[in-house]
Amino acid sequence: MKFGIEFVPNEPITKLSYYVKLAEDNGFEYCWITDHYNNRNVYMALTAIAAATNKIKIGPGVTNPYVRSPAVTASAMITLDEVSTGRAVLGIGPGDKATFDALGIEWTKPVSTIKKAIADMKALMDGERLEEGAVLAIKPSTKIPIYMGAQGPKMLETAGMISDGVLINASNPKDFEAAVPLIRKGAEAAGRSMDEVDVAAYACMSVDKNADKAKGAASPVVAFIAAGSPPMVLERHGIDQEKVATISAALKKGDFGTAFGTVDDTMLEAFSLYGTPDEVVEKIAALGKMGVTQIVAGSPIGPNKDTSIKLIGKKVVPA
Ligand SMILES: C[C@H](OP(=O)(O)OC[C@@H](O)[C@@H](O)[C@@H](O)Cn1c2nc(=O)[nH]c(=O)c-2cc2ccc(O)cc21)C(=O)N[C@@H](CCC(=O)N[C@@H](CCC(=O)O)C(=O)O)C(=O)O
Repeated sequence: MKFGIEFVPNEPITKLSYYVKLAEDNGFEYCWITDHYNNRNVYMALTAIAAATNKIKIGPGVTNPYVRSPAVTASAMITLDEVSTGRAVLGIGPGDKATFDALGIEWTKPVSTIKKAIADMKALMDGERLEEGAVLAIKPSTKIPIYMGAQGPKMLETAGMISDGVLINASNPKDFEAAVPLIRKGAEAAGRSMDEVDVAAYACMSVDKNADKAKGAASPVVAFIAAGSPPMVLERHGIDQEKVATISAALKKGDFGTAFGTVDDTMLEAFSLYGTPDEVVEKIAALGKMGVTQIVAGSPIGPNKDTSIKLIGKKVVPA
């Protein structure tokens, strides 16, 4: 099992670089930086992180083909490959409607758009010229792996067909029971084997020696995940939809006490990997049985990031 870690660039980049270096020193192999227009710029964050580290693979987790053209993303990735001496990895997904509405960007045909974007980036990084005329003056030192952020069935199948890995926002074996066959279907349709696709559980993780403290830190993130999950996912996990409606309403009003207080154990099991190191090791083993090959420790990581990164490095990664 590979281990990655996710950071949202909503803290000073110096702090982010410190955390990524700490993760590198504790055995994490991948660092994924989220890409939302309202946070710090993902590529500037990654450049600083490249300077602060020397082994961990780094990249956007995930960007999208709407806010930057594939040629601009390819150029940024080749530059990241150079400044990180060959450690760049690309995570790209369809983005979300709310973001594009706020930016006044038309969000059309996400599956076709992602397919074309990835094909164009592969061609550009191979030094080819696109139909539209775009061609790059630079090339990467190595083949840059392209992962897709995906949840929906068509997106998962597409990821199986064309990507080196899939970053799935999920923490529970039931989600992978549904997702892995779709990825496999896409891989087989493209004449590929599943071994060529790194299946990553991009999970809300919260690890602490004290299980209750780990649970307390996970609840706020789980509240947002529950509120944003489609009914099909809530049913899959047997989650009380009345409670989710209460959470959504409370979040809208900014009543975080009610929202976080309404999160129950079913939601926590469904949408997070939380608990003591031993408990989390068991949950990761269950994900491995479902075909997961990378665990990405996503927010909050634990009640105290420093302590939890070290604890995961000592007790979870080597297990
Ligand atoms: C578009 C959407 O795909 P999805 O995979 O479910 O999208 C949900 C998320 O993956 C997507 O919003 C990501 O960008 C969210 N996301 C992030 N989004 C961000 O903006 N920033 C991030 O940093 C970020 C990180 C991230 C990490 C992991 C992860 O899994 C997702 C992440 C969907 O609805 N897909 C459906 C429908 C597809 C569809 O729209 N089909 C159309 C058109 C078909 C065509 O395009 O040809 C149709 O049927 O008409 C499906 O896959 O079946």
